Amino acid sequence: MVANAVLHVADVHKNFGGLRALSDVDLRVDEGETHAIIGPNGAGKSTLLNVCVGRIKPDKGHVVFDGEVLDSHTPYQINQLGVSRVFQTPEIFPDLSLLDNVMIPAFASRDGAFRLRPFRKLRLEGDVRAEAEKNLEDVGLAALKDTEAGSLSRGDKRRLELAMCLIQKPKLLLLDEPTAGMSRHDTNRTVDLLKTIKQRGMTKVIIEHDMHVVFSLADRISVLAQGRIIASGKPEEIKGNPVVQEAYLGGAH
Ligand SMILES: Nc1ncnc2c1ncn2[C@@H]1O[C@H](COP(=O)(O)OP(=O)(O)OP(=O)(O)O)[C@@H](O)[C@H]1O
Repeated sequence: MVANAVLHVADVHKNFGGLRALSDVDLRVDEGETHAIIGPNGAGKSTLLNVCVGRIKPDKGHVVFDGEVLDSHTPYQINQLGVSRVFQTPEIFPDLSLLDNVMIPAFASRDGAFRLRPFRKLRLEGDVRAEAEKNLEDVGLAALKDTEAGSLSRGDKRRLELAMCLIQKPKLLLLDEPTAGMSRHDTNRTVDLLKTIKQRGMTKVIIEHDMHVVFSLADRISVLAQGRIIASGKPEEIKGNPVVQEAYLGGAH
């Protein structure tokens, strides 16, 4: 393992029945890096993120986070180690306000688990509330803090989920298509926000179909096709790689 790799996916294989979803996948993500995973539909990108957060256990290979092998860790334990994920379909509490949605993971990080009674007691604590408000402001949702989360647009739900991740101050943030369903205006705002997070030194892995987003944010890009990483490198190397153009862009660009 490379010394400064925050995340090392080491020779991971995953089959679903007869379907090979991941094969020989080896990926290193260095501290502070923004690493984009791109590839056609069904290439295995979400499966790879699910393996990283412990939702799917690989048939072979390992995931190493911050020097710790995650073979037997639960998703909750991996989250407690400092890995947060923004899902393709936002996982929020639809009946609660935006502010409560962001405060819950803050308490979970601080107290080790979410328990309703302490939450009620602690909700009056100004520090967590102020931090939650700051995080909502960062993602552009401060004006809606008392609104029920279920009533938000799809794009706003994704930004809310991002705030729920950021308040945990993760060492590694995994983003599964963070701008899907957003207008160009909201996409640009999210890109700006992710650039700010990058300046704070947070390590990120981002799955994204929008190449404008990928090339705006990524330090390195890995290309998945049919469960294999077919290329990995800096954005300018990936852009000009004929194998990538053939497999991913169908040779069209
Ligand atoms: N739980 C599962 N059971 C069976 N097959 C699955 C499962 N999850 C994913 N697959 C299959 O594994 C392959 C990889 O899927 P995955 O969702 O990881 O691809 P992806 O690159 O994220 O695609 P997309 O860009 O469309 O989201 C696909 O053929 C998919 O149908």
